[in-house]
Amino acid sequence: MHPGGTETSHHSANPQSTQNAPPFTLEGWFILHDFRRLDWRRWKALDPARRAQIAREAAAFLRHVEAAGDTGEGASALYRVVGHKADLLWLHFRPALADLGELEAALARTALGDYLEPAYSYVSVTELSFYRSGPGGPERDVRQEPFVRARLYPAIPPARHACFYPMNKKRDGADNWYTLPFEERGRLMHSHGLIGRKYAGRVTQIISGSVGLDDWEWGVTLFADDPVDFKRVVYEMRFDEASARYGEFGPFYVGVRLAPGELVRFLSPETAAGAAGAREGAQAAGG
Ligand code: VOV
Repeated sequence: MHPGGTETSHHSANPQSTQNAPPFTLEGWFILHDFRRLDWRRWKALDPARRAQIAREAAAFLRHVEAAGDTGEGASALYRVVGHKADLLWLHFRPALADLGELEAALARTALGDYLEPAYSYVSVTELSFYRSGPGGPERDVRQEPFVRARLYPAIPPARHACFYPMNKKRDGADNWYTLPFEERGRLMHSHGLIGRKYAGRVTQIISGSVGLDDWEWGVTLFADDPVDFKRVVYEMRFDEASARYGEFGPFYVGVRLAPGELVRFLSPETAAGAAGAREGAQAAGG
């Protein structure tokens, strides 16, 4: 539950009666995707005792930011990004934009912060759009309904993997989402939702709006235990008109959740030496 519902309620005007108008939307927590690269060379040059101390402090910082989930004042999680786009993704949901700026600075103030370079960031706000409710529909206190609260003030799913990408709806000649009649956009989003629902229980999505906040129009954050489910859902949606005709996509990031203890192991060069040693041993044993 989010106790401070009203003071952190953002919500848009409802010009739904005219044809080319945005849908009624509700907004909730602000989101920061904070991608960092670790300067491994400088990190490994540190004295091992100092490095271990910094790693422990970083794990305590992670525990501290994750605790927001216990008080209902947001949610945070850390992922190890696979591929060269970044090393770490710090994912934060908070009631105010300023809270996210503070978390960014708090990471910079940790000792680990001296070894983290910015790789990418994305600022957005959780968003729920209403294409199917008639005028006045959403004005009943829909914000209190559990499914709405779960979308606007989401917990971070415990899934092992996360996938993030920003996207736009196209404005290109005949393929212009923003000149489509309201009803047509509603029809397309309904079809989109039907595909998404097939992945219930396997893929959780958090859709956040970023028009006016960042370089793309939406952020898409997906959570799944099986990373192949990211490929399945995104691929299936590519054939659906809302994506096939109107979707434009930014870079994709995929990562594996890191609990505080796993962060300490990730930061330990001894872990890498141990893993390499074990592999060599296994190869030698297996011929
Ligand atoms: C994985 C499951 C899944 C499910 C169940 C789902 C359902 C729904 C519903 C019911 C609705 C409409 C109401 C709302 O909730 O806002 C949406 C809305 C939205 N979606 Fe979605 N989506 C999913 C998943 C899902 C994915 C994988 C993507 C990326 C598209 C792709 O091709 O890569 C996406 C995008 C969006 C966007 C950009 C919006 C906002 C569009 C707008 O114009 O407002 N979405 N979505």
